[in-house]
Amino acid sequence: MGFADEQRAATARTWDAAVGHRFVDELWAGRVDDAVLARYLAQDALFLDRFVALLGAAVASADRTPPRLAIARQLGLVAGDEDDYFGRALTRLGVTAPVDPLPPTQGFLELMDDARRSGSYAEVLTVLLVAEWLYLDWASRPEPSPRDWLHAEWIDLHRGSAFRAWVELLRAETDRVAAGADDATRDRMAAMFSRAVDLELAFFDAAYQDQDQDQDQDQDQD
Ligand SMILES: Cc1ncc(C[n+]2csc(CCO)c2C)c(N)n1
Repeated sequence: MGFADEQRAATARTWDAAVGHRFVDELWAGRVDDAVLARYLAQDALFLDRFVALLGAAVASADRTPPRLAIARQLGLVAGDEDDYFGRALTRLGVTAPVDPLPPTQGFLELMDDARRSGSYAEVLTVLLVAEWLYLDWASRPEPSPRDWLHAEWIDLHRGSAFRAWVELLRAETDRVAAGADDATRDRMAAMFSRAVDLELAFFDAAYQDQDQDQDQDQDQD
């Protein structure tokens, strides 16, 4: 088993909880509440900005030309199609002003900053891999698409042969780099992998936490 599959197995409980999250069920059923989707997408817009920066770090730190070019092409796609969906979705949901990051978003921003500042291709790849692979996983259910473009397009952005090939590239690169890395680097990669999986689950949870109510009632209960 390669490094990526090992880490996927080591984090299986949290990974599966994220992939099977209520948000994913409701998205597939076309029944996610507009307020929940608005909260999620407003946070994801913050996430996406830093993700593009992280892709830039991968372009800069890749140790071979073919993956550097593949990552650069993906960077262009994310800056195009995905940004277009965000614009239309946030407009329809009435989200106009930028929001402050909730704790899981803040955690992700810090994780992406840590990986980017390390300048280590191994660490950058690991964070990219989790973010893309976990999304491919939940978006590849063999179920009919929801009817509303707001839900269907968010699924379609994370599935299909091109997206699968991109995740395969990240996985192959992660396995290759881990195989040639020293133990300390591999340990840092494993720590980043599990931190990222925890944050993916928390990110979905946060979409269901109404901040106004939380402030009155249950600050920091967990
Ligand atoms: C919290 C969170 N984690 C992962 C992704 C997935 N993702 C981030 S950018 C991108 C575009 C394709 O490269 C994809 C699929 C997300 N959107 N939000």
